[in-house]
Amino acid sequence: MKHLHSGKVRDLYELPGGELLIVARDSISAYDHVLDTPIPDKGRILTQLSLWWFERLADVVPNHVVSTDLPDGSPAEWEGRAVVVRRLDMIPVECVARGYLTGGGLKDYRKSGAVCGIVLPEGLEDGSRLPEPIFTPTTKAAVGGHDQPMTYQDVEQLAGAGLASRLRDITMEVYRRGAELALERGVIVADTKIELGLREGELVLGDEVLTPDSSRFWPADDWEPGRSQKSFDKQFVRDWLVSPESGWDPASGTAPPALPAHIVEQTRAKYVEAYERLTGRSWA
Ligand SMILES: N#Cc1c(N)ncnc1-c1cnn(Cc2cccc(F)c2)c1
Repeated sequence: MKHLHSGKVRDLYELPGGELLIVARDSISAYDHVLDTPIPDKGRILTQLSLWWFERLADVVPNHVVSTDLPDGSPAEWEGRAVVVRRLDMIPVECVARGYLTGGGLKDYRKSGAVCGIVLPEGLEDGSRLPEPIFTPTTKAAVGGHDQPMTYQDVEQLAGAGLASRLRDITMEVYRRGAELALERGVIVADTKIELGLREGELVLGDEVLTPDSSRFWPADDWEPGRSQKSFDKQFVRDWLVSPESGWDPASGTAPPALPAHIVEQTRAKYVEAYERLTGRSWA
């Protein structure tokens, strides 16, 4: 099969029949670096979690999944972390919904009191829950660049008013359903990013959905506005990388060091925990 694109933690291939194959790697990224040390089973766990969400959201929006059968000629190690998907005409908008304020949205809010043109109440802090979730689309940055915020009017100009409205409605409903279910199971979904494409004039959910890579997952029992929240899955890695033990400085611009085995194991366990809590299924 033909290799089309490599993302930070996933690769995209073209199959002979014209469909695409998304392969999730066991890579993890932190501080804008893809780490050298893989987290065993991360690719499989996040692929299976995304498939579970695609099924649960099928009444909201159709999805691009065709099959999880490995195409002939695929490496056996791809089993469970490769998905055959329909080729869509992807809409060049990162469709983001935020229920909590942090990251780039917080930065924009502190500068202008608004995010993507949406004025927010005063007094919000890092991690504040928003009065209502908001649609905060961004452009798809080029490799190594950062996504730029878009106003809703920008989306209308790019996709037309009708499509823009559908993009927003679908994004907000996917977020609402995901955040509600996750919170019942002790996980805050602070924000999530989905990608939508067109197939025969119909909007179809692409990419991955409601995984810790496409969304910010926070442990609900640790939530405290006014400071940066702990990441459900990446906190052990983040803390170790800035600890004296690692000897690394994020500001140095150098590549981070390899992770010690105990950090890898604790991080793998968090992915298993996220899968089991959300789906109610045992990972074993
Ligand atoms: N999903 C999907 C998809 C589709 N169903 N049809 C056409 N294009 C795409 C598509 C193009 N880029 N990406 C991002 C991406 C995802 C996964 C791995 C990567 F390397 C890069 C998605």
